[in-house]
Amino acid sequence: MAVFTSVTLEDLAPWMTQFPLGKALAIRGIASGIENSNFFIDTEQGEFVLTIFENLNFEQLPFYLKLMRHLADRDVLVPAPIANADGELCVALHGKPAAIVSKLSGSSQMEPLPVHCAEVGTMLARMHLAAQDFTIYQPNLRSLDWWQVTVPKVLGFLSDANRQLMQDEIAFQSSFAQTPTYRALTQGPVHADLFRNNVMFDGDKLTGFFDFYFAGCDSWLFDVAVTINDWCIDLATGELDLPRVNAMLNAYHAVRPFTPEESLAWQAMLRAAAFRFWLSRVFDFYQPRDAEMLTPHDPTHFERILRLRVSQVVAPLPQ
Ligand SMILES: Nc1ncnc2c1ncn2[C@@H]1O[C@H](COP(=O)(O)OP(=O)(O)O)[C@@H](O)[C@H]1O
Ligand SMILES: N[C@@H](CCOP(=O)(O)O)C(=O)O
Repeated sequence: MAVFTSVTLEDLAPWMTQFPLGKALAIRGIASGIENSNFFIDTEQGEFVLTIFENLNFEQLPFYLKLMRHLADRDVLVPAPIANADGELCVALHGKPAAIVSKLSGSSQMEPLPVHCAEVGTMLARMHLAAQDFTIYQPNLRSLDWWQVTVPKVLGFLSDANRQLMQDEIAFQSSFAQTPTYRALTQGPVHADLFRNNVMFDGDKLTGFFDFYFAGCDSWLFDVAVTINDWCIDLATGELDLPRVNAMLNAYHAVRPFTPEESLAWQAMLRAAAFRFWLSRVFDFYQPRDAEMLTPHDPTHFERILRLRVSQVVAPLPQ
C-alpha cells in the first residue's frame, strides 16, 4: 500500500537525465510506509530512494529536503537529497513533487538494546547541533497550536475518563508552555517522529535517521522525549526501561549537555511527547483520511504511556 503512484523504468529514463546519477537500471516499489510512494532505484552511480510525495506540495517540501541536505553536508547520518542540473531537490514526476535521496543501508531495529539507544542518543545530539545554523523556519506543525484545535474535534469520541485525561493534559501543557522554564528551552529544527521505524542500523551501528516529514522547529527536549517514549520502554506496559533510558540520555548528554531548565522540564516534556501521539492516533482513528486502507496505529498505547508519565515521577536527566 505504499505505492500510490506507479512509475516504470520507461517513465524514469527521460526524467533521470536531469540528475547526475547516470541511467536508471531497475526500480522496485517499497511496500512499507503510509504517506508517500517510495521506490528503490538502481542507477549507474549506485542505489537510491525515489519518493513521490502524495500529500506535501512544492511549497512545503524545501524545508524538509533542504534540512536533510544541510544535515548530510555536516556528516549527520541522514538520506542526502540529490540536486538536479538546476540545483533543485524537488522536481515534478507524474505531476507530483518527487525527490531522489541516498539509500541508507541496513534495517530498522525494532527490539533495541542499550547499545542501539546510545547510538541514537549520540546522533540525535549531533543532529540538533548541526541544524542550529539552518536558516529556514517552519514550526512543528503537530505542536501546541495543533493540539488546541484538534482536541475539541475528538473529545466527543472518548470515554468519560479519557475525555477528562485529554482536557486535563491540554490545560497542563497550555499553561506549561507559558512558564519561564519552558521558554528557556533551546529550540531548533527537530525530527519530531524519531521512532524505531525511522532509523536504520547495520548490526549495532546506526546508518541513518530518515522520514523527516514531521520535522519542524521545536524544543530539542521535545525531540528527546518523543524518542525516549518509543525506544526505551517496555512495549506492553509503556514503562520506561532504565538501562535503555540511561544509555540514550548519557550518550546525548556527552555530545550536547542538558541544561538545568531542561531537567526541570523533563517530566512535562515526556507527557507532551506521549500526548502528541495519543492525540494524533485518536484523530486518525476516528477521522481516517480518504483513500487510506491501513489499520490506524493503536491510540491506547500512548494513552497508557501518558497516564504513566503523569502519575510516576521520572528519573532526572544527567547533569
Ligand atoms: N533513504 C532511505 N534508505 C533506505 N530505505 C529507505 C529510505 N527511505 C525510505 N526507506 C524505506 O522505505 C520505507 C518507507 O519509508 P517511509 O519514509 O516510512 O514512508 P512513508 O513516508 O510513506 O511513511 C521505510 O520503512 C524504509 O524501509
Ligand atoms: N510515528 C507515528 C506515526 C507516523 O508514522 P511514520 O511511519 O511516518 O513514522 C505514530 O506511531 O503514531
